[in-house]
Amino acid sequence: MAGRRTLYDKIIDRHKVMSINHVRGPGESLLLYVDRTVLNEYTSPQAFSGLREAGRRVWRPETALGVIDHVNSTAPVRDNRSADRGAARQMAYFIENGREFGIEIYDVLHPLQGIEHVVLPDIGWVTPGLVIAAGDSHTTTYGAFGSVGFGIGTSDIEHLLATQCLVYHRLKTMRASVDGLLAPGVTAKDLIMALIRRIGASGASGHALEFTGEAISAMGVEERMTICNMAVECGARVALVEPDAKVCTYMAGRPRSIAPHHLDRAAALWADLRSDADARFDAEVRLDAATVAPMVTWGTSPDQAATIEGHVPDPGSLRGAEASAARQAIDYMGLVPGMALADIRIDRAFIGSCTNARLSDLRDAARVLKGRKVADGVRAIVSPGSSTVRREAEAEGLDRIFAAAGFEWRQSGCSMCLAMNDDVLAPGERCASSTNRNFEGRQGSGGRTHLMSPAMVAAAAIRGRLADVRDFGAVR
Ligand SMILES: CC(C)[C@H](C(=O)O)[C@@H](O)C(=O)O
Ligand code: SF4
Repeated sequence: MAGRRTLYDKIIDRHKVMSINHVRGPGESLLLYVDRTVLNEYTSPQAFSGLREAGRRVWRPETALGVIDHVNSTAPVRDNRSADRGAARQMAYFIENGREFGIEIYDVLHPLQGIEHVVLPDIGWVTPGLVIAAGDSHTTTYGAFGSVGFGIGTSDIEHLLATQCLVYHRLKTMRASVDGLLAPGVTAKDLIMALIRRIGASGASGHALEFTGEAISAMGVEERMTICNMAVECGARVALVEPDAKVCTYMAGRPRSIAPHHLDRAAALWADLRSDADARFDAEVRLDAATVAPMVTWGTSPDQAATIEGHVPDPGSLRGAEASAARQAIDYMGLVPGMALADIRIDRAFIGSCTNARLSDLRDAARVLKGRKVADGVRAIVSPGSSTVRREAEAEGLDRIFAAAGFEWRQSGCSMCLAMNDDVLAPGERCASSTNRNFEGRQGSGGRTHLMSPAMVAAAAIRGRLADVRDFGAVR
């Protein structure tokens, strides 16, 4: 196998303690060593209860980090106690568990708090070639650094904390090759949305999905994070991009990053972190970046999407399961078959989430908003992905641009990405959203979500309906 391995297989091989079923390749069960564990207040409580009941301790507490993100309020003034009672209990239990088991927890008052997948790169704790597991599906984000990240369930979290290892099933591999470059006004979000539409919401199920090609190499690390983050929405369990010099530059100088005097040795270890030229993937897909246009979803699954120049489909022109899914989605979304997407009026605009709330995302949106105003009747909020991002954005005046345009500048957390805190849509409200999931009720019971890039959310907020950011003359 040497000389023909994919990046995914190389990282798994480096972390394999032993084979369990002695099969080679996909289908192999193995004991996997995990370098880092990320915990949140929502999916970790039972894991800690289990450890406590069994009288076990955490094997290497310094390799785990806990971050409060899902249930906390993002109200502009931070207060641990202001959340509703259930949320306050979850947060308090999490902090108590961290104290008892020796794991550092970033609570809402911590200066580095934020959405876990924004925080880890912020603090420089993600380096190439790692295996990172967390109780959250969007752990794939770390693929942007050439690390294998994946989500695990609560009982696996318990096992992992106690042993530092997991029973793991090797995935099949898939490669998405993106030729050429994205056009101005078209972002990484549009690219991943176009891929999801093309291969479907389960198109990469059971696969580790590696992104490669000119468009990916040309991207910054934050754009690659957007792509790897949202790869989950086409079923990928792991996403990867080969690490390059941009990754090293991105990590440099961050609080938990590798010390400068160790970087040379580390870089030597990373030199082999690429798929071999003759590596075989179980599946391949090719995309031409130049043909991608700004995307929006019209339905209740991330693959029910079209370019902004498009229309809500007519289910009559579709077949079988696709037709009935479209009919149901159009009904829930309160749309009319055949209507232009640019005619869809919105009530709310949301910029946030681990997909699109990093500094570069806020800059993209601010470029569109500068000197403009949110349309009458639209309530717009922005929740920076972390407190670090929030401070950095404030240092360059982005908060003032958002506020002058009429956006509420909030604190960080998962916020309106999912309805687990006080940022929710009212029934029937329609939202232009920079998030990653548009399932029924995702942003609040009866709420209607249209996914798009942060710049497209800004454009929609100004227009009061879905809009093409390229008409705003402020695109990169
Ligand atoms: C709450 C958590 C389990 C969930 C996930 O795993 O992704 C959430 O973060 C989401 O985005 O739906
Ligand atoms: S921001 Fe959204 S997608 Fe990301 S972890 Fe939070 S709820 Fe999940």
